[in-house]
Amino acid sequence: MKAIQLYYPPEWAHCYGCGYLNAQGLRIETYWHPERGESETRFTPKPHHTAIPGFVYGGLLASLVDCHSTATAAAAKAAAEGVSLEEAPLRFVTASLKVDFLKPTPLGPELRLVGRPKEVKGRKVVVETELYAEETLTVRGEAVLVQIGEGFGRSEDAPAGG
Ligand SMILES: CCCCCCCC(=O)SCCNC(=O)CCNC(=O)[C@H](O)C(C)(C)COP(=O)(O)OP(=O)(O)OC[C@H]1O[C@@H](n2cnc3c(N)ncnc32)[C@H](O)[C@@H]1OP(=O)(O)O
Repeated sequence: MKAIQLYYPPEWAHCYGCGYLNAQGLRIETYWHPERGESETRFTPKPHHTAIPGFVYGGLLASLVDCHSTATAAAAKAAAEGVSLEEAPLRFVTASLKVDFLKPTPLGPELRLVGRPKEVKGRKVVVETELYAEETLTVRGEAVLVQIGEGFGRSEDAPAGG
């Protein structure tokens, strides 16, 4: 199975969280399971992702939820339209991100994120995500993702170098 992020065209593959062209990024890989209508990402934080000793920094967890959600949105939209990501490389950005830290997340075990599309409507997809450390649910997220098109962010009004 090919990760959703690997379908992104190169110009949309520099994201710190999920871009395969960002050598210093997290480069997460998300897989879509059509039979369950769910996505899954696995990631093992490194020792420098510490919040307080023994626990994962919340900003990293938010980043995982963020980029897991954009990929889930692409897969959910493709599924809703009956197209494959191969023929339609869809890309979403985050309009809104809410993260609830339910319990401290232990540093060490592999983390597992499970995403479920809650709404697919026009260019907008709403995704709910649960993050587990081993079998313990520690983080819950909800994101609103909006589909972008060619030339996103390239406007005469945009600040240079952004
Ligand atoms: C290039 C690849 C990068 C990949 C990065 C992956 C993850 C990221 O970190 S993204 C970076 C952070 N995000 C950004 O920088 C996005 C900045 N924001 C924008 O560019 C715009 O506000 C954008 C594109 C999200 C939405 O603008 P626009 O295209 O005008 O959408 P618009 O037509 O207003 O709204 C579309 C739908 O989304 C909804 N929506 C838009 N913003 C929000 C919001 N903040 N909260 C809730 N819903 C929203 C609208 O209500 C609308 O829904 P509906 O169709 O039901 O009425």
